Amino acid sequence: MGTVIEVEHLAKRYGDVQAVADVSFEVHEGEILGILGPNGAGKTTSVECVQGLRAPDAGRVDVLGLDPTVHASALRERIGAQLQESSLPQRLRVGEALALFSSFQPGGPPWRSVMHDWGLEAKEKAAFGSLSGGQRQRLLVALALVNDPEVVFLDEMTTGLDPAARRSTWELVERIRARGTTVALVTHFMDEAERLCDRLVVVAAGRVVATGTPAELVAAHSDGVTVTFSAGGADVRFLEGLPGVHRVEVVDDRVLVHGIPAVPPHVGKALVDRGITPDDMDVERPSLEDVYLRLVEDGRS
Ligand SMILES: Nc1ncnc2c1ncn2[C@@H]1O[C@H](COP(=O)(O)OP(=O)(O)OP(=O)(O)O)[C@@H](O)[C@H]1O
Repeated sequence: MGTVIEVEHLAKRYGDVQAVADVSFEVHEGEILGILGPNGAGKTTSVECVQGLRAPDAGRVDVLGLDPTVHASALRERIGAQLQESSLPQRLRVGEALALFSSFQPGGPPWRSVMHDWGLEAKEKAAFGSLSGGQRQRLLVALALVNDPEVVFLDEMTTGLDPAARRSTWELVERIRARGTTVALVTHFMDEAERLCDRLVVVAAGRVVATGTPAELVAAHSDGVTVTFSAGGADVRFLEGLPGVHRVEVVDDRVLVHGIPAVPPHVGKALVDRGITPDDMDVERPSLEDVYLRLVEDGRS
């Protein structure tokens, strides 16, 4: 799989604010890369540098083999970017917006087919301001795709949407990837990152603090799992000797076995072998959110 975006040691300052201190990441062809980080971490600034909308102070950016600081207009023909809602006039009609955007960016599919693809035909004559949140998102995604881009940048696209509209927006993103378009997605939502993204880059205070698939991040940056059960007063100290067990605690007759992710089957077998068969065994695994919060906290200090 090729690399479509390479960012190396990107830095960008606005006056006294070091918005991006040292950001490096890659985006592979055909993947959905999620960029996560708290408010002010430097995500938007990084993505704007990648798109050629801002000039970095330092570092190297390569997008589809082009340097965005030199080839911004050539790049614009090959990438798509989701606009902010506030950038469209409320009275602009859906059909007008699509016709206008595709006239600026010739070479893509006919705008009516984009309108059809994204289920906006019934709204062709509707003003942007009259659309629901989900319909607006759909239009903004469609507008980002009128030039049939190879890479599309989406920024906080589900903020303020109801659960059903969020899910249908996720389906839109999956459809974009299914067409072969690479997606770079800035998000604050862990469920969105987990559900949609092949890989994640976590940014805190202008630096990348972790990169990997959601599962890799959880495995690499957590203490592992905790197996809990009631032992009815049985002596369970033998569990301390099992492979991968870090610690065994008994709290109010409830046993807590902390260890690596592969510990639960060993605990189950060892208990059964000794005739202990608790019927309330649970395994608690840290969530992506737990790991993210820890990474971001460490990244700030
Ligand atoms: N045009 C600008 N002029 C001055 N400072 C800016 C400008 N744009 C961003 N900043 C500052 O740079 C830092 C990084 O902002 P940026 O928007 O890149 O972060 P972000 O991670 O996208 O945040 P959010 O999640 O809140 O959108 C912040 O401290 C912000 O106030």
